[in-house]
Amino acid sequence: MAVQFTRIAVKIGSNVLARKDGTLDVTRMSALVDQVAELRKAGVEVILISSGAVASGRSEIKPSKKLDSVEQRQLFSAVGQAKLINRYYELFREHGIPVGQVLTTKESFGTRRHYLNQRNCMMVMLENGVIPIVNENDTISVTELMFTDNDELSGMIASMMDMQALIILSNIDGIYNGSPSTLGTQVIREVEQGKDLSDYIQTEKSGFGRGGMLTKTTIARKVADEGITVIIANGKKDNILVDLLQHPAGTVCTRFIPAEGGVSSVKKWIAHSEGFAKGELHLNEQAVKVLKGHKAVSLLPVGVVRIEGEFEKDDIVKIIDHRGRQIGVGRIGFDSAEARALQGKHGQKPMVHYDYLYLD
Ligand SMILES: Nc1ncnc2c1ncn2[C@@H]1O[C@H](COP(=O)(O)OP(=O)(O)O)[C@@H](O)[C@H]1O
Ligand SMILES: N[C@@H](CCC(=O)OP(=O)(O)O)C(=O)O
Repeated sequence: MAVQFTRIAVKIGSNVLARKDGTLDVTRMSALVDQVAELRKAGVEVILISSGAVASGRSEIKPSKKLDSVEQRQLFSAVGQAKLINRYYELFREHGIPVGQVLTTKESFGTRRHYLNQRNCMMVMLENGVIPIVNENDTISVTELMFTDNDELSGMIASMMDMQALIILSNIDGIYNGSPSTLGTQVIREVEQGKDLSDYIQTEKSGFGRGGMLTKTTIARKVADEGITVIIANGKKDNILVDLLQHPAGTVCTRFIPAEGGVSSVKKWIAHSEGFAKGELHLNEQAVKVLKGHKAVSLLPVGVVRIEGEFEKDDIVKIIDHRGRQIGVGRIGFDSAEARALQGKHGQKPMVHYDYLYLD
């Protein structure tokens, strides 16, 4: 079988795996596992990011008293994740393919060391023929440091693992150019770089999903900007994964065209680290102009007019333009006291070196 990609991350949304009544759709799961097995035989390396813990736990347990939303999520995911991974394990075993569970939190992407630990873990799994099945650790990720949803997690994984493509499977054929339920709207087949889709996206979500189409679009754009093809397709359709790789032109989906030329590993980490920023560097107009120009340049202290927050050397900071808009993120070369002492000065070492600067 000739396939378009040989390293892919596949995100399976809650709605693909849950039936209308909230129970786990084992037939669908089994069909997806068969397809992954077929791709593996054709030499494709696969990482799965699978939602469905909360949805599959919900139908399993009837709480003895009324629970708040956090408690519900903790209880259902604790039970549901066990059920989910057990199913995957059994289904993949029929194909002789070992799988491993990776549960993570947003915080685990916060420091470079943790990031590399996770990366190494999944590398060694792949090298040994084990398919990583990733999900957020919903039992402990309950505060503001949660992923927006598993779309965000899948983007971080695809980026971290240098995948060629990220396939986001939902219960819809792709992004429609209007409300999907309105007659006459169609799937947008290709999204070029820089194309704004916000007018098309409705805030509605499907029954069990968390983030909706808006997070899918934001994440897809960011990941495609790093050189990775992103595809949004319908996981409920028979043979969808194999068709996407084998017959890309004839299979309905939304495809985000990737930027040319790769982005370094450390820049990819920085690009997805905005949530961990400890401070802000406010720039003057000239510095913004230079950074946005065609040449690769570092951010020098002379262009910084104000510094917010307390941070250590090597922490992540947001880069803010002269109009107060965020234009990127970077890893700072000084702690906040040193940085404040240097701001506005000529002839100093970069505040953010080009290698550690990611502009939107
Ligand atoms: N323009 C659009 N095109 C397609 N789907 C849209 C659009 N606007 C909103 N949606 C909604 O987004 C849903 C998919 O997102 P989500 O519920 O998060 O699914 P998942 O559980 O697969 O992550 C669709 O079922 C649809 O209701
Ligand atoms: N970690 C959660 C996933 C929630 C989530 O983001 O769902 P989805 O919007 O379907 O990707 C679970 O397994 O239930």
